[in-house]
Amino acid sequence: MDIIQQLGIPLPLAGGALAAIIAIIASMSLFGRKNQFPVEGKTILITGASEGMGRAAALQLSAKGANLILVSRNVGRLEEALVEVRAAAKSPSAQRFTYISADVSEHDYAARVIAEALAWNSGKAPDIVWCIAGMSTPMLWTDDESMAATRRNMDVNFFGSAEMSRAILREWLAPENSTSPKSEPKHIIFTASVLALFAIVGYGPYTPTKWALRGLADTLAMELNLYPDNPVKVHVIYPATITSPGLERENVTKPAITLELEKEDPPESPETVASRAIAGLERGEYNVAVSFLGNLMRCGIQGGSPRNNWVLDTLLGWFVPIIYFFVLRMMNGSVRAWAKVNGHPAKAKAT
Ligand SMILES: NC(=O)C1=CN([C@@H]2O[C@H](COP(=O)(O)OP(=O)(O)OC[C@H]3O[C@@H](n4cnc5c(N)ncnc54)[C@H](OP(=O)(O)O)[C@@H]3O)[C@@H](O)[C@H]2O)C=CC1
Ligand SMILES: CCCCCCCCCCCCCCCC(=O)[C@@H](N)CO
Repeated sequence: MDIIQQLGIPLPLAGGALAAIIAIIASMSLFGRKNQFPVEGKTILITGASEGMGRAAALQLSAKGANLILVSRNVGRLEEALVEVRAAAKSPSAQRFTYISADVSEHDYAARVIAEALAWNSGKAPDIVWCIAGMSTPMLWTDDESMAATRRNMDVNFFGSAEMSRAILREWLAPENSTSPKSEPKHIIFTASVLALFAIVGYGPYTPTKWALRGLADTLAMELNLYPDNPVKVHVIYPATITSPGLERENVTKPAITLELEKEDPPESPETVASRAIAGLERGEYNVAVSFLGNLMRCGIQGGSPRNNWVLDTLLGWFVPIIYFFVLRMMNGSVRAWAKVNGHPAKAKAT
């Protein structure tokens, strides 16, 4: 205690950090028992499967024995991904792979994709659907392009996943597809971002699209209780910065101050993010964070979301506000300091 005080670390912060570390270590071992996300022999449809995190997830699920349906727009890239996914297969003779080209921002695209998936799979629906397709065009909210960018981000990130979840749930939840409460659940997985847990300057067109996904997922998590004979589990993944082709694209429009604040959180490879996401799904988590900071952010904003672990999430959730006292002072301080050095953003941009 004395040492901590001598170092000048506030006592609640030290206590919070300690509790956080214990909670995360404990949650790793507590949930490590039964695989809640078995994929061998299952058919998984992934949107955004040709690049970045989606491609990495497809490769890893292929190595675990899943059949895969890859969805994105560019056929050339889909074909390349399909070759890699096939090469990664656990049992090449038993597993089946295909792709469907679709633009997830198009109205009603998902009904067509699910119909094609069923036709390929002898009338059987995919067992797991993972919506990963997404985009981001960060910029300041008063920039000329920001409203058009917001609509585009909403169409791809929110409606792209919303339409897919609705199309597959209409299939899974149909009365003729009832099984029994004890049968293995289907899984619908959304991909948000840590920005849906903690928003920062410069992501106005993007962050709301990921918060919207979280709102939809929480709604569905409760609504699915209406169908005990059609068990389906909902999950949301919250990656932080991923070193993907998408990151290179978004950095073209990213404000300098946004880049600066993001440095607080180290980038991860698509492979790391995919494997941590899959590990979280295997532990049976609802909100899946893929880093230590992500887990703190997750516990800091639980609201009415289903809990991964009531005790640990609650304990951790009590300490995060104390951490935010310091983090928010630091972050807002950095933004004000940037304004002081660079002047009005419009003028800073012109020079
Ligand atoms: N990169 C990051 O730092 C972070 C990303 N995320 C989220 O994680 C997910 C994966 O990101 P990341 O690995 O960077 O992805 P990439 O941007 O690298 O790849 C995106 C994938 O989605 C496909 N896609 C994009 N737009 C559409 C569309 N309109 N219709 C169909 N498919 C589309 C792309 O293929 P094609 O172009 O051929 O259609 C590609 O396969 C996204 O939802 C993203 O928002 C979350 C946190 C951080
Ligand atoms: C208790 C919690 C402490 C919080 C510390 C905050 C550190 C700042 C993290 C900002 C990370 C932003 C990642 C953006 C990822 C993304 O979604 C985009 N790249 C996609 O466009």
